Amino acid sequence: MLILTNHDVSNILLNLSSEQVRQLLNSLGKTLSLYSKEQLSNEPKCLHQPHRSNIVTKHNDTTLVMPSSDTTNTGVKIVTLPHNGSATGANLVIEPTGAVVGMLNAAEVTAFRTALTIMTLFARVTHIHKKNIICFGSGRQVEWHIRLALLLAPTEVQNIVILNRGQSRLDQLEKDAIASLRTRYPQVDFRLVSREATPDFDALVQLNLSLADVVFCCTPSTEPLFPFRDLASSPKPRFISAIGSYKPHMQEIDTETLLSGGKIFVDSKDACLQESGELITANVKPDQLAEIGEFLASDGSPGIPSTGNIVFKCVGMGIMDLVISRGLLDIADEAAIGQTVARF
Ligand SMILES: NC(=O)C1=CN([C@@H]2O[C@H](COP(=O)(O)OP(=O)(O)OC[C@H]3O[C@@H](n4cnc5c(N)ncnc54)[C@H](OP(=O)(O)O)[C@@H]3O)[C@@H](O)[C@H]2O)C=CC1
Repeated sequence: MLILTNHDVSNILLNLSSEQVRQLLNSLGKTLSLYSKEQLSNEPKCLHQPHRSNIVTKHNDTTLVMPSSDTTNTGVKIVTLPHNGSATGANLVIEPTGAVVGMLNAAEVTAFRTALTIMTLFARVTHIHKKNIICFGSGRQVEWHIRLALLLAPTEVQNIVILNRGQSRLDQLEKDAIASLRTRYPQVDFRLVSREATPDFDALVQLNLSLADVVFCCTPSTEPLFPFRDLASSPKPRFISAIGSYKPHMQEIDTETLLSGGKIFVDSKDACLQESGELITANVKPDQLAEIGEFLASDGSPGIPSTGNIVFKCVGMGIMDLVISRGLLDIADEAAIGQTVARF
């Protein structure tokens, strides 16, 4: 069995070829389709989703325990979401026999699999330009949204604006990731702007939202990051995703933005109706939602409007960690990355 540290996982993820990313995207899409198919069927369910246990730790952080299975691989993710900082924990993958395939540090996998889930739709939306991207946040999630958008739409993206409350995390992001992306994608203009260091921040947000084709929201905000009127002042079809708010009291986009497309795309209807502050605030009903797995299974246009905004809300499921963890363990095995230990 293989043990992958966070360093090993980052090493693999940062060196993925476009082809490998597309393979992982396909595997993720197939698994999400399987999940959605099961939700619609009356047959007994084999995928144990989107169940999760929330444990409040003695430091008042949340530890999530997320079991999942695609019936070939079974896994469990145990991860703590600290008040400040990225998710930390481990993903375990076992075979149908019970043999352990491996264990991975979950931090980077979590950010990657969430961004990749957003990309399952981003990559298929053709009526929306991808020239101007605006991101809210400055953590691992933002970094992976940007990396994957550039990998999947390298000739379309021209401007990326990253907006954050504080300056220090932006400085870190510039140093850790954006500096090398500037060299790798010289045609792309990257701007990192914080509220803390920018006196006219709100005006700048307004201007960039009016230009934006794509809006990635990646913060645990408890109130909308921008008002819908900032988008409405310059109407055009946009791709808007929100992955940061994962509890009922959290909200990254307001109700008007949420409802500004046709149906709202979600990773899981059940999970989003229970957990997404945006959906709960807007009192959204199941028939206003389109599950991404249903759309991907149809492999084409049904369910996707050819005009207007595409809004995608994702709260995350263990099945995403499982399929990506298995894929990464296979890549690691082939590339002799990680530590092999005897199965117990
Ligand atoms: N949907 C899913 O499947 C998953 C979602 N998540 C969630 O995604 C979000 C981003 O994750 P990650 O990048 O790892 O997180 P980080 O903690 O690394 O980054 C969070 C970012 O959000 C900003 N932020 C924090 N609070 C607020 C607020 N109240 N208003 C506006 N901005 C705020 C922080 O700004 P500053 O630098 O100023 O502090 C920081 O830039 C988190 O909420 C996380 O829980 C995580 C895993 C999976």
